Amino acid sequence: MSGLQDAPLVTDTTMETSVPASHTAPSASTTFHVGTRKSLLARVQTDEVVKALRQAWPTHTFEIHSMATAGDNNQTTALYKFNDKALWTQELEALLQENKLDLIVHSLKDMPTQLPIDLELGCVTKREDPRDALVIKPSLLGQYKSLADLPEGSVVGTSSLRRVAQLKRFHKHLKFADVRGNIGTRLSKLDDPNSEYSAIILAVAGLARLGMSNRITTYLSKADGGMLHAVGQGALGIETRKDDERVRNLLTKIGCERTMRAALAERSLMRTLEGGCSVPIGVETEWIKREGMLDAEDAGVGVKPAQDYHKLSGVAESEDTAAATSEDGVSSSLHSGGLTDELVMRALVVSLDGSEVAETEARRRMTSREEADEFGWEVAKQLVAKGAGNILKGITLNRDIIGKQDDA
Ligand SMILES: NCc1[nH]cc(CCC(=O)O)c1CC(=O)O
Repeated sequence: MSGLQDAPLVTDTTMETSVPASHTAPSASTTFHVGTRKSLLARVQTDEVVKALRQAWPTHTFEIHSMATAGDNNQTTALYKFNDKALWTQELEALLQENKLDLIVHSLKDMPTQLPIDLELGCVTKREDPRDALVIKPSLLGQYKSLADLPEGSVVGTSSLRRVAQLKRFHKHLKFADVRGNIGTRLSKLDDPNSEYSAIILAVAGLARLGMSNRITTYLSKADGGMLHAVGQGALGIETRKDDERVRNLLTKIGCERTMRAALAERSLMRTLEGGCSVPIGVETEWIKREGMLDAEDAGVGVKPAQDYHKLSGVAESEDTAAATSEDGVSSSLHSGGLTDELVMRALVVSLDGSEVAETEARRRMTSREEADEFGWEVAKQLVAKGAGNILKGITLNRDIIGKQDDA
């Protein structure tokens, strides 16, 4: 075991306490109570958000409260027995509803697409690289550098239906096995010379936030045989009470509107398709700027050839991300010309054996959050028109037999 989970957190002056039984109502003080899960990644993510909040609001106090959720406490129990993503969020949400917390920091990917009626996705910070990565066992690294390199029958660890289904399409020589636990646990299982795994798949964002990008052997993307990431992957979602104006105001200084709109579109796609069940949906969103198409909203953008599509923020930490969002990640506005930017979404639904796929690509000018929501719904309709409905029906019928769900 690497003991990663027990590693001391190097943070600033975070006050680490257990969740208090009661305290003064947040509306009467300048102390805000921030909730998080207890895993190392969750805490690192929360530190990132709280650091931004402290920078933006130096006179306020932010206290972090971490708790182990039902999901954390049941690492060994098969997930399908719960079959409910709310496992990682509902205890924290209860504290938010009781005013014991004022905001919760989540991996957006782990946030259910349907939230309790009195809560909302208050803000999304600037997205990390949303791709998945291949991590090869250290003892095999000298011989193999990619999935295609791995010999027939090699075992790849991932518990995600989305990942397995997509990888089966193009890598029929591989076997897939469950690997559970937090990122540190999964890596130590891979590294154990006696384990069956030749490689595991992890999200780039989690590894990056833990300072472990050096473990990445290759990045999996559309070019690597069609691997699309999970809805919300790489982004942090901040959950708040709908009626809490003070927190809404706080968050205006740390949110990223581009990430928010992309995330809303992705979540709307998933909400439309999943009907309460977790299914293998892969997605990729990208902001595209069509330069030279000047109109009233485009003031400030230089005239360039109309066919020159200019990537503003992409899958990878692309060339021009800095131009899309201010360096400090504090700006929540779309930059000049941003109002006419288009959001491109590629999405697919795959059958569990990788034999059937419905995929689509769509683009739309995105001038509001409502449009983002609508766009996700439209893309879902396109997928259904291409057969996603039948694939999903098959998966739902098989659910009890499959006995696992897409947790990533
Ligand atoms: N389901 C687990 C999970 N939830 C969030 C992340 C980190 C990546 C992210 O922030 O989207 C991970 C680990 C992984 O998928 O490798």
